[in-house]
Amino acid sequence: TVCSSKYVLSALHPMWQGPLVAPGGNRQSPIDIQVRKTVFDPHFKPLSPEYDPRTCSQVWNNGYSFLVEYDDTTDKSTLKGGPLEDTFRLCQFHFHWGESNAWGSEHTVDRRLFPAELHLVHWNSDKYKLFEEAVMEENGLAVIGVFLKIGNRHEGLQKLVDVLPAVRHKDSVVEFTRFDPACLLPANIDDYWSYAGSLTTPPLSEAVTWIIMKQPIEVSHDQLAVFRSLLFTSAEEEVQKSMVNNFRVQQPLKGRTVRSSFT
Ligand SMILES: NCCOCCOCCNC(=O)c1ccc(S(N)(=O)=O)cc1
Ligand SMILES: [Zn+2]
Repeated sequence: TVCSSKYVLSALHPMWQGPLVAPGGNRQSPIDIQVRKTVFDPHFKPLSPEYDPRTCSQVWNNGYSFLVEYDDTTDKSTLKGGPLEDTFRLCQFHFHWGESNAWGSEHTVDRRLFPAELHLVHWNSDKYKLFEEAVMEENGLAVIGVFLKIGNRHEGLQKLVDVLPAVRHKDSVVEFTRFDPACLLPANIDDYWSYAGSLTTPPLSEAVTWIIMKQPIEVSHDQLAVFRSLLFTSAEEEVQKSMVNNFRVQQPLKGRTVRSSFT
């Protein structure tokens, strides 16, 4: 069948189901950040992530990425400041990556692609009681995006890389504790871009204040190769599919302004 333009299935998304552009969506993610069109916002406060490594609980393969989950039943691991008015609670982080180092990130900077992108997902615990509630509201979520580039081995990431073989298949879980996600943030967290967007996987909820770090972190080629050893498929399925290219195609800006914390 001939797909209508709105629902063109990119070859890079064999696993993608559902619309690539949410019908009626005017604040979809990811986007290209055109630096010369960003607007400096002098009112941004310093970003203050305060993460307690003891809230780290497990790693699981959800068939799209691997998620490092945090206990979000209390305000022990939070994000405040920057563009945010409220306190946001960390619930999980995950990555998106390509089959080669030439692509993999969801956001781009002046069309520059990175081999991977980290997302630290938080929800507004001042206004809502549960993530599931917050995900339905336009001020419900805050996601920090950090680009990954190939370079030196990332010693903090290695602890996570070492357990990935235990979650090779979809729906596999492994206990994972005492991991401080702050070690995955770049040295400089004062320079970032922020815009109003959405989840980049279903339900594509337009609930996200995105905070994209200007400075990437470095990981080694071998560390990223372990990401690519994961599978989209569960242990029972006959045909195993490598978990690669788990990024969404970029979405129209629809008049949105991307603000910057720096000039
Ligand atoms: N499935 C219908 C009800 O959905 C309830 C909430 O959906 C939770 C599942 N999705 C997520 O939590 C979720 C979180 C972050 C991102 S991303 N890649 O935008 O950071 C994408 C998805
Ligand atoms: Zn993501």
